[in-house]
Amino acid sequence: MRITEATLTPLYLTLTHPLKTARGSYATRDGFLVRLRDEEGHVGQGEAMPLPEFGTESLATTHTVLRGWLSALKGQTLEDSIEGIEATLVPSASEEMRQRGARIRGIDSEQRVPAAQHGLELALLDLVAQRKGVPLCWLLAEEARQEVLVNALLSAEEPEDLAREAQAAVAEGYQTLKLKVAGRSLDMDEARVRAVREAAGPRVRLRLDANGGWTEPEANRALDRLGWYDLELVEQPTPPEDLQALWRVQRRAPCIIAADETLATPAAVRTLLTMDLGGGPAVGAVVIKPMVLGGLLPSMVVALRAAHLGMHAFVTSSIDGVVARAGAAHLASALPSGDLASGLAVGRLFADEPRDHPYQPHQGLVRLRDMPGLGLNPDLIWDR
Ligand SMILES: O=C(O)CCC(=O)c1ccccc1C(=O)O
Ligand SMILES: [Mg+2]
Repeated sequence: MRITEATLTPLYLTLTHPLKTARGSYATRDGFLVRLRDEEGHVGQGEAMPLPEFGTESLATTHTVLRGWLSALKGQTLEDSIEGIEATLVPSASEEMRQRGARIRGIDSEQRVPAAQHGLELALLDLVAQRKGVPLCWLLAEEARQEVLVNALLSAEEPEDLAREAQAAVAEGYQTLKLKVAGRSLDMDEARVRAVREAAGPRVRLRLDANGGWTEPEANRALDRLGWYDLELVEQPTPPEDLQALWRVQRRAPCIIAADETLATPAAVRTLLTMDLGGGPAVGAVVIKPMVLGGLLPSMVVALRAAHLGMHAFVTSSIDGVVARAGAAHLASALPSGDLASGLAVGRLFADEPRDHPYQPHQGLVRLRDMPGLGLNPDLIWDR
């Protein structure tokens, strides 16, 4: 395919209420939309929404890098395939491989720019899938699921408000609820978790996310007490850098421990996926954030490797816009297992979400339609 046009548009999202985590709070999100047109008139869309505290480059770097890549890409031709996309994005020493892609970066470029990579990769995947007339997930796996289980993210602070939120989510059909913990007293968190469990009933899955906010002893104490409320899993109980602590916490935990912030550096991902301290994988699950891992293709590699080691993997957004969440939904549908819900039901947190789009969750599910590529109309984002 030949890229005839490549544009970069700023994307600025506002949350209706700041989302508080143990590591800070999110009130707005800043990034870019990538749009590519091919010689047949298809338009592929991607999104770059950096999250530097999770190891991505800064917004300014995303901007500079994507501007450079897109201006280089315009007018170039690349193979209509995953290999063509990889050859474009992953600088390879092999001349044969480079021939299949477009030339946008030197093989000596050392800079890690996962959000920029995500943005361009997604637009290219959308284009290739449209050209082949298949949903994007079909490029990732032959047996992609049509439905993706998603969790509701509860955002209230006070137990009574959380109980109301939980009840509403269950009434909407969500079977998995997620709650941010840590950064406050354990008594407070216990009251919050108890309120959610009582409001949701015994059958709903309940997951917690500490965002690295507990020390190892605090995490152990918290899990001892909160485990009483029957937890599905806990994301990142301890600080991201200490893999051994995560491993030790998992050993005595009453539920799955999921590594999330720990996946911020390639070195930690490698260690996590090769660490052998005896007795199975280091942790029960890994959280796959495509924006942090540099796109859907590198995410797929991590998820497959995790599955091979007996770890669960589930996808979450990084509080991204609808284009990135659409890509993440296609990734989630292509993972080896769809048992654990994906964190993709965050659209309702935004003040400026497009009203009507195909990735709206219904009854705790995002259903992928049989449309070429992402199936997102390029006007959607502006048409509100
Ligand atoms: O999982 C979800 O439902 C939403 C994703 C989420 O919680 C999140 C959003 C932005 C930054 C970090 C995180 C996280 O999972 O830790
Ligand atoms: Mg998390």
